[in-house]
Amino acid sequence: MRLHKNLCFATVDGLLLIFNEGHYADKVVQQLLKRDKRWGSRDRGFVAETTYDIVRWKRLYAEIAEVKEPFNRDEIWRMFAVWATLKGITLPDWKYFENTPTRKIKGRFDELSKTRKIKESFPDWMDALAEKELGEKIWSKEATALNQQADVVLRVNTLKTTKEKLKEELFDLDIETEEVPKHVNALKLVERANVFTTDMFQKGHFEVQDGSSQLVAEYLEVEPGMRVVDTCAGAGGKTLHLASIMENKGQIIALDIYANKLKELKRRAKRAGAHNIEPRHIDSTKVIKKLYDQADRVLIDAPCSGLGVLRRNPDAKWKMQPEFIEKIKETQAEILNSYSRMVKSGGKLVYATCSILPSENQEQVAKFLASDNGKEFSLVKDKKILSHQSGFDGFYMALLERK
Ligand SMILES: C[S@@+](CC[C@H](N)C(=O)[O-])C[C@H]1O[C@@H](n2cnc3c(N)ncnc32)[C@H](O)[C@@H]1O
Repeated sequence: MRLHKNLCFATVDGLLLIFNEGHYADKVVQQLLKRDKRWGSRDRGFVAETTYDIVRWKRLYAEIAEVKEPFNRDEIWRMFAVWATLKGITLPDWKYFENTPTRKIKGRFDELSKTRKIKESFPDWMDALAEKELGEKIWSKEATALNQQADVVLRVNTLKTTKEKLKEELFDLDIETEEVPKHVNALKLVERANVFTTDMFQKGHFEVQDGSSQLVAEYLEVEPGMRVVDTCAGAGGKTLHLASIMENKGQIIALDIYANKLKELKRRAKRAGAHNIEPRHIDSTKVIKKLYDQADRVLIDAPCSGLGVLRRNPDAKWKMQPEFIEKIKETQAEILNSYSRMVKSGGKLVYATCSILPSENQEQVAKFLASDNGKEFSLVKDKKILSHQSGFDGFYMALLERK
């Protein structure tokens, strides 16, 4: 691989914003990709992937380069040189790479790789917490998996097309996909491609949604005609899936505390041809209480640490604080306690997170089941998905039934 100056400059500019100014990596990459219209898909891929790689392995690269935060531009170039050296890329004779100690970099990599939290680049607290909750063996494998680049997975919108038809249409655009065992409506891209510009996306024939996330709506056992409440609907990833399983029949009430997310949900629902979704902004507890005992099915896709989705959101490793996880666990418990009351007698509830921590998952459910409101429920089944076992995001889902 040959390095191109303008692409490397863009990457370094982006990293300065992410590391020093606290900007979100996905937003920064989005902006960077608009920088030069002449860039082709390879150039864009280089900027995006290199930026994400250096964010992912910030700790390791910084220790090898012997630089400390806040990084100045020269120090980011040193980390860049470490990235390139470890990738086996020959460094060009630019001034930024003068005196790069290639052999020392390799030696330090071997030495530092003996310590997991440095090798896999996790903050001390996060590594210790995950090890405590998952055990050393599992966490070591999961930490490696969470540093891999995630595949692009599509969810076929069966309100508009079929998996076979979409596969063919994408193939005609040179986008090859493959089916995913046990994921009924999923197609995985064989090679990365920008699918958002395709006609099929604009017409709502598919959404980009990870394989694990696609299992959540199915877990709720919804049927056409039911009354379903999606209590933490956000921009509607799972809501749209519920609508397609329900064939647009029945009612889905989509709740969230952020009105702007529901606005985005409305836009996506229109594109997907999902007509049975009613977004309701939670602006007071009345919105919740009105729904008590009303729903056949309730989905709680709870706010969480997001430790299962670090593959696509690596800067969360550096932005998150342990206090946030403690606080979010309190919110999860409150939400479970209150929103479970929307389930009718005989109805079902799914509690899901994109976390791998038992304390946000099975332990929350166990605590709920032992509480006053929880005593009315029984656990039907649950599923713990780890990235190193599934190849998809880390997720948890539990199906409960109200007696
Ligand atoms: C995991 S995200 C939801 C993702 C969404 N279901 C999807 O599939 O695209 C959790 C959502 O919960 C919302 N949220 C946070 N606190 C909440 C609360 N107390 N009640 C309802 N929603 C809440 C957040 O705004 C966020 O959109």
